[in-house]
Amino acid sequence: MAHPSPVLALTMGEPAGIGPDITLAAWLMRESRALPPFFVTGDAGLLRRRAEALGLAVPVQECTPEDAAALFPTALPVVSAGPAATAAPGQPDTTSAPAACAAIDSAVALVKAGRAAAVVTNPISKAVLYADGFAFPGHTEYLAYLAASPAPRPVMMIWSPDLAVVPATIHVPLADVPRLFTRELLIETARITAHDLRHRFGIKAPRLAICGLNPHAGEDGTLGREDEDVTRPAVAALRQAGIDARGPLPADTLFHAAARATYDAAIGAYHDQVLAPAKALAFDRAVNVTLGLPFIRTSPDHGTAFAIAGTGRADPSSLIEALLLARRLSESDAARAEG
Ligand SMILES: NC(=O)C1=CN([C@@H]2O[C@H](COP(=O)(O)OP(=O)(O)OC[C@H]3O[C@@H](n4cnc5c(N)ncnc54)[C@H](O)[C@@H]3O)[C@@H](O)[C@H]2O)C=CC1
Ligand SMILES: NCC(=O)COP(=O)(O)O
Repeated sequence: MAHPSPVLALTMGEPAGIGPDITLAAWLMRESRALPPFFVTGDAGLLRRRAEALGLAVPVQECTPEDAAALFPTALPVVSAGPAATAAPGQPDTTSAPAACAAIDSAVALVKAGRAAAVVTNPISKAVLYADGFAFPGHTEYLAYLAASPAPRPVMMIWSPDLAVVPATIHVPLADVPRLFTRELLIETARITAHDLRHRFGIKAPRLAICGLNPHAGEDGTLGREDEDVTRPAVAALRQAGIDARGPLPADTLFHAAARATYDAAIGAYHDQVLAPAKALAFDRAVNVTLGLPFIRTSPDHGTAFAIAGTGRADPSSLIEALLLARRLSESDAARAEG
């Protein structure tokens, strides 16, 4: 990969959602929050219409990635990603799917080419994309597909200074979790998490807390066998490999302040087991980071919030944290690459 540019590539996201609103709001806070320069991949027309609807004085200007950093202080730079996005705020429309996908494709291609430092994604509507035949559960899996062939295993982490959590299974039906929750999956997820916490987040010896799948971590196998047959041997293998992992730990008592102080990331069996506490604690500050990719990807922790799109009520805080974290992690990658 060429030496990366310091500018971040921010995808437009779902056109009918709050992505455009929070992007405009974040740009307006670029000085007060000392934001790194970023450009949007997508449709400049969508951002101009949303700025007008919201009464925001944001000049939106199309440019090349190379011109974006110089433009950023005076205008919101947009690198056109092809298809126009016509959906109105709060009214999702499956015709938006190609534009939303093109924005992701473009951001990834530019980062892989060294023309942007990291990918930051605005929320997409999974339903809109699925209706158009999108074959991936979400960004996390799609980004892994775009990253390399064969695709690396992507790991979802929701990170805030208060709590970092990782679901081992991600976007799967709850009924499938016991079948998909295997030793191999847990070990690989934990290895990738430990690796990225060490190398990207600068934590020398990451401490991982591994949740049990069952209530009370299975109560010695009497409340479900998975924690004896999957979690416990996976933790033993991780410890053998020199990773500071503990578990299976009961998930219900793992998220109070004293427990949180004992680990750097909690790995859970499934999405809601660990994302619910993370969002309860820090909905406006948490950032979704994809680990295991050859490039940095961050995102706000929330979704499209259709009900408030175009109303001016969308809070840009999580996007701002995603932009700040993308800069921090990409600087750490760049420093490591320079040796
Ligand atoms: N990274 C991504 O692309 C993500 C996409 N989604 C997608 O978003 C869609 C909607 O998902 P929901 O479960 O309804 O979650 P959501 O996060 O969009 O909304 C949940 C609640 O939080 C509020 N909210 C969300 N973000 C906010 C903000 N920045 N400021 C103020 N209030 C905010 C909403 O108004 C709603 O009351 C789904 O299609 C889902 O798949 C959800 C999470 C992440
Ligand atoms: N709940 C988090 C989420 O759905 C984010 O998914 P992704 O689109 O970032 O893979």
